[in-house]
Amino acid sequence: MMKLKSPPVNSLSLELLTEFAISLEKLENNRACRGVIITSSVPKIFSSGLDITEMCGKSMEHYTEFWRAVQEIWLRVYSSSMVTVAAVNGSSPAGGCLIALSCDYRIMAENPKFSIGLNEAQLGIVAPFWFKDTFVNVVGHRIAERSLQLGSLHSAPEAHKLGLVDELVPEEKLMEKAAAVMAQWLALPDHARQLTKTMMRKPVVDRLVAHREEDIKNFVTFISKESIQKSLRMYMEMLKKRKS
Ligand SMILES: CC/C=C\CC/C=C/CC(=O)SCCNC(=O)CCNC(=O)[C@H](O)C(C)(C)COP(=O)(O)OP(=O)(O)OC[C@H]1O[C@@H](n2cnc3c(N)ncnc32)[C@H](O)[C@@H]1OP(=O)(O)O
Repeated sequence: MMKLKSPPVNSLSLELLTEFAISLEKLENNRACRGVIITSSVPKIFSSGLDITEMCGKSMEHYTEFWRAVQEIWLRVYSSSMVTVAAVNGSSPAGGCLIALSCDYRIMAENPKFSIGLNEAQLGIVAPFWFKDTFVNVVGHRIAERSLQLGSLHSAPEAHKLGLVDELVPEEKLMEKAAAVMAQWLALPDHARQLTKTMMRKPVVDRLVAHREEDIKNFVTFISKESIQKSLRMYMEMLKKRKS
């Protein structure tokens, strides 16, 4: 089991992304480890997505390093040879949703206050093509298109209805259910499951691998624009105001 633990909201900072990638690599290289449940140890939050402060007022070099780390975590989770189950025990916007979408199976706590989705458009930013591809592969083109354009955050019941999460369970049963799902998936021979997973996901993975540097350049140019920086600052201010 891998528990994200970076209070207050598990925002995916460069540091957390780096630690996450190292932990995944260790598990991946451990032949005895055939599956991983990804969850959070922060109450009510799975992950608040990418750390917005990493994308605000920093240097081009920093944006480059940060985006490479974001790509890396997606590549590692999406193409993991292990069975990956997301036990979504709290809200999971944007990058948090991407982590869950990249797993093989998603179980979410049945709490209508928890939300999940790719809400980038609400921040005035655009989800990159590989976020979009991952989303389309889970919910289909029409639902992904509407949800992405509107930057929708879906409540847990709505997310289940759309197929964004596979199952809803009462909060106290989440880990038990995740373990049961893991056992079900691990009952199959690894090689057949792994080759099937690769067959299904390879085109999307290859697309980023082939355009990785271009994608970084695109991100750095986009995020460095004063208009985008302004949108992000306003969004952070809105988060702080909402609190007070
Ligand atoms: C070409 C491609 C270009 C661009 C692509 C870039 C892709 C980006 C994908 C992303 O992931 S962007 C991040 C999107 N994330 C969000 O929109 C989530 C924002 N946060 C929230 O909605 C809420 O914080 C929450 C529902 C996760 C939790 O709510 P609550 O428990 O009420 O906590 P607070 O709102 O009070 O937050 C506590 C604290 O944490 C700060 N914070 C929250 N989220 C982030 C974040 N993603 N990055 C950095 N910091 C975050 C928040 O401002 C509070 O800070 P204080 O200093 O006021 O304590």
